[in-house]
Amino acid sequence: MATHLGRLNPVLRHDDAARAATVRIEGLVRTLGGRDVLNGLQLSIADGEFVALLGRSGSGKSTLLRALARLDHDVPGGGELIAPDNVSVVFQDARLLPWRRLLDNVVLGLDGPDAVERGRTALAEVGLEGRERAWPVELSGGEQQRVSLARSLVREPQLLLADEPFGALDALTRIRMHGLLRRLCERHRPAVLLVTHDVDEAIALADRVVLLEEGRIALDLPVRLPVSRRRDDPEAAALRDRLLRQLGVETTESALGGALESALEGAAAEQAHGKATGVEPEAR
Ligand SMILES: Nc1ncnc2c1ncn2[C@@H]1O[C@H](COP(=O)(O)OP(=O)(O)OP(=O)(O)O)[C@@H](O)[C@H]1O
Repeated sequence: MATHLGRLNPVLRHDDAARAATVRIEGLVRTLGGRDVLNGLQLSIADGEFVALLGRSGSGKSTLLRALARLDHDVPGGGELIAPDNVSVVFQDARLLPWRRLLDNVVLGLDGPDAVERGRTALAEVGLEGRERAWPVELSGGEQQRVSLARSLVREPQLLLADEPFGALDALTRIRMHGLLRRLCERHRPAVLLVTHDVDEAIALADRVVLLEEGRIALDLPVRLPVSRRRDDPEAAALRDRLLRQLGVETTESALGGALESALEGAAAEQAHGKATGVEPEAR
């Protein structure tokens, strides 16, 4: 396990205690536009744990992700951040290279004689078997995000960072992607930090939901729901209410309840489909 802090954030340390935790952050500060966007933030993510990160717009979610992805060397700050070297990032847009075929996009930069085979397997895992030679432009937005997931997971990252990866997709595609992501994570077991604005998405996918407020973690709640999550689980409803209250969202329960039901049903259906057939669903 390696350590990391940006050039202007000089506290670097190897630590045996980091073995049980993929990520350990203590007192993290990042200053942007004259403001401490991250202000003494503490957060740990255990090996294989799936954490969803919520927070109002501008609360610093992307800033935290950039710190973990080592994309913030020019941002002043301080504190301690321990994270693995092997990190993959999935963004809202798939960021595929348009002049490379799908398989070439997935294996780009991958070493080893089995790289191509691993790329093929990864594409099959996301439901794109047989599309290896297609061009990105031939794919829908959801399919492009499947390639983006394949490109990330083929590297077997210890930490997967996802910044609103489904934010640009339509509701149905998003629900299908929830099931796919959950299943891929169960298989590959990276630690995951998923940034989302969607409380229902967080509850449908995560083992733990944390909420960022004024540069620190204001809420840190476990999701005590079975893998196959049920829409009528009182724990899900209680968790949603708690998170929405913290976010200051005034809305009727029925309006959000419908979205949560869809998200949970979608994830469960994808899971059942994967288990029943033993293969990933076809690309949609
Ligand atoms: N390069 C920059 N210069 C100045 N301020 C910045 C810069 N980048 C981000 N900020 C500010 O830092 C704060 C946190 O931004 P960040 O993108 O991390 O928020 P976020 O929680 O991800 O927001 P959103 O949910 O809207 O994506 C915002 O107030 C933003 O305006």
